[in-house]
Amino acid sequence: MHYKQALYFAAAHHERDGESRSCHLLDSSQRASPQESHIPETEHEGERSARALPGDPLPVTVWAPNPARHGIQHARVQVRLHLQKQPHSLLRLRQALRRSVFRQQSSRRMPRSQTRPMAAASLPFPDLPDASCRTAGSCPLTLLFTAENHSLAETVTAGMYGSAWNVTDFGSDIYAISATHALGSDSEPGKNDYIEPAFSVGGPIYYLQRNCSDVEKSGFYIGMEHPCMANNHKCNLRDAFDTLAQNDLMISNSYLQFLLGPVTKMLFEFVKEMPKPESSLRLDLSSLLGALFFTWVILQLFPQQKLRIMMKMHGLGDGPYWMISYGYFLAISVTYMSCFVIFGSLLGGWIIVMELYPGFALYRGLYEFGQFSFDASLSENGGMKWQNLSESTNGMKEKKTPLPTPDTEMQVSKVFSHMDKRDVIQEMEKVEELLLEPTINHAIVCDNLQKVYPGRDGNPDKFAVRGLYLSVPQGECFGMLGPNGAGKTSFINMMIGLEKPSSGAAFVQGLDIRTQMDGIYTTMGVCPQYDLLWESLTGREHLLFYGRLKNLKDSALTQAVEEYLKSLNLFHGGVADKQAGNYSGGMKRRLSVAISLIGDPRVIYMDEPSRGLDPASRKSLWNVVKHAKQNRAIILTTHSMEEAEALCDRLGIFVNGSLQCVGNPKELKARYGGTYVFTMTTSSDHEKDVENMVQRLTPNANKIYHLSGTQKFELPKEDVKIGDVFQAVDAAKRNFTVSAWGLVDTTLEDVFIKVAREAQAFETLS
Ligand SMILES: Nc1ncnc2c1ncn2[C@@H]1O[C@H](COP(=O)(O)OP(=O)(O)OP(=O)(O)O)[C@@H](O)[C@H]1O
Repeated sequence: MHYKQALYFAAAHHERDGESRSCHLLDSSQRASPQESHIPETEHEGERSARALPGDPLPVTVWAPNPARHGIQHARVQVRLHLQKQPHSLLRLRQALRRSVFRQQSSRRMPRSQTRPMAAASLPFPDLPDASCRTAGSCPLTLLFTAENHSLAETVTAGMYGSAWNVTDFGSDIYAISATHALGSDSEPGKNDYIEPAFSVGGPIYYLQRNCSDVEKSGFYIGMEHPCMANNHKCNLRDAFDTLAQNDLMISNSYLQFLLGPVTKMLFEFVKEMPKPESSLRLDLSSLLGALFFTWVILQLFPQQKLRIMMKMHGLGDGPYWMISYGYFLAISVTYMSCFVIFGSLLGGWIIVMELYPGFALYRGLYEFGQFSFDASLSENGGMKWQNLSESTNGMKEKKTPLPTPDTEMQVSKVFSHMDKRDVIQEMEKVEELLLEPTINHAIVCDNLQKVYPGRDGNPDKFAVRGLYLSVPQGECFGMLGPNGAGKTSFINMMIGLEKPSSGAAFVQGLDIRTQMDGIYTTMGVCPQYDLLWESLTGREHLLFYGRLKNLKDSALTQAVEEYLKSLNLFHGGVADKQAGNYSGGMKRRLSVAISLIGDPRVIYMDEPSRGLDPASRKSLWNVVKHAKQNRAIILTTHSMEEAEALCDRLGIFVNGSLQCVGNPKELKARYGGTYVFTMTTSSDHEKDVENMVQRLTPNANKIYHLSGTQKFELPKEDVKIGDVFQAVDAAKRNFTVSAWGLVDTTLEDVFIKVAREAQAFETLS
């Protein structure tokens, strides 16, 4: 059943001879005629009866007293709702009735007499007073009710007011009850604060109407007479708004939506973009939670969109961003407002479906927020006030916990652990020198940079980056290696402005990342760990967009776009003009790399740029990076040792947030390798023979691997000569069958594993 047909449960409290009673209205479907209705003597009885209707298709039962029998002298209208089965209807109905009835009770919300109805040619009420009533303050009070069910209107009126009421049928649209016996104001000034009975012509009029469709069906009810009525029932939102503003009654939700729609949508998008908060400032207002809940759900369901930061990183200023965003969301807002009104008018119930759209749900939340304050205004407590915000009791504000600073003792122990790392200490000294005498040659200088994530759910704080000293000159590609969770991405995120450092500083081209990020963005290119692309834009459009942000124009722009499309294998076969949403993972990665390079940034960060690339694509990517690093500083993280060796001039191995070693790949291999790796595969019976052979070569050999006949040994370089190894293998071959053997110099991978293991072992011990 349509919710509007299920509608109203109204109780008119009335006072007679000092005795308080209730009268109720009964829906026509629940009673044969007004005369047969049960008339509960008390409000309590009425409610009980309403609950006692088993299987009631209408969740509401409405009773009406016979005013003749009950002799209503003084009444205050109160509306009660029992629409548990249809919460949405309930909301709308409550809204309608509250505005139409409750507000009439409040002296603050009483319509001023200048805005009450008076006789007009277009109005079908001959008993309305003329215009002079407005100055005399004697115009009747008017209430509008919305309903679609014709018979309901008749029942309500007949049941409540008996034959004393005239029901005027305005075609199929409006039902008007012209009152001689009516609830409402009398004409005496000063007595208008409460609704009182007026047994005279010119008393108030109650309408049951379903028109004013664009107002009503957009979900907003007007609680009193407004120009729709004087305009042959043809309403428009503008009129309604004017009336509302004039009557000082309420701020229309529609108004709010219209003005705030783009802002709330922007807010919504902004929240999506925000990194999850580290400190806990919580708003616990129940009504606001409704709105924020949806946002939270979205945050959980979808990965964080950091496109704004991405655009910022490529030079988009805040002003243009907000202007464009406002314009964009205004257009969206207007569109869906229109849909809301149109759909609402045509298919009332579809509004529930439309509320699945976040914007609507948000407005709904805002509406509830409004209701909260409205409820508060009806009760004695004044609702939430600004001064309550800082009170701890109301839960609006929780003490903002300062970001923990790293334990000093721990830092000291880390510093000591660095003492045996010559290269790391040298790097620290270089940074200190550079800070004393800054030079633009060094594009990146990190000074004791730290990142600490506060512990959650009882977990300790996470020290992702602990006191990093690093300097990267122009023209250098610095490779950041490290096991998973070492802190590489946290470091990059600080450098590109996604995260704030917990302490320490870093300078990019002399600009401080803590305060001058806007300046840094203009000279920076970023290939983030996860591709941040617009699914609906093509590769070419992405590059054109970011190229423009980097101030490339005309032929320089198209030339740069073509160049990067070609060099990253995104040009041929129409790939450049395919939407990025249809790209494979590798193509997206290549596009991200191209975006980071376009516009000639001086400093580039690449977080695992070759992740997911096939060997051929990786090779072409390497060529591009090699070419790009001239005159630029590049910081690159990778898990591929091959890539690190191919691209990086220097490498740093990062473990548990600390730099364990720095140097070029050869140096690192020489320093941390110092061994050959000898491998031999025989049958299992001869494993012992192989061991003995290796022992004869050097007693300092170290077995590092053993699996079904295959053994691997580290041989210190200073103990063995390569020729001796060959001779020993030849001798062994004469004694038993050797399936395979090999002697290799230490690889970068060996260095990496060794350094990481040692650092982790040290961490465990300390
Ligand atoms: N937002 C965060 N809140 C809390 N802890 C975090 C957060 N981001 C990262 N961490 C933690 O910080 C540590 C470093 O993470 P990070 O992502 O920087 O490592 P990584 O070296 O980039 O790892 P990978 O190679 O897997 O990408 C990890 O232990 C991680 O769990």
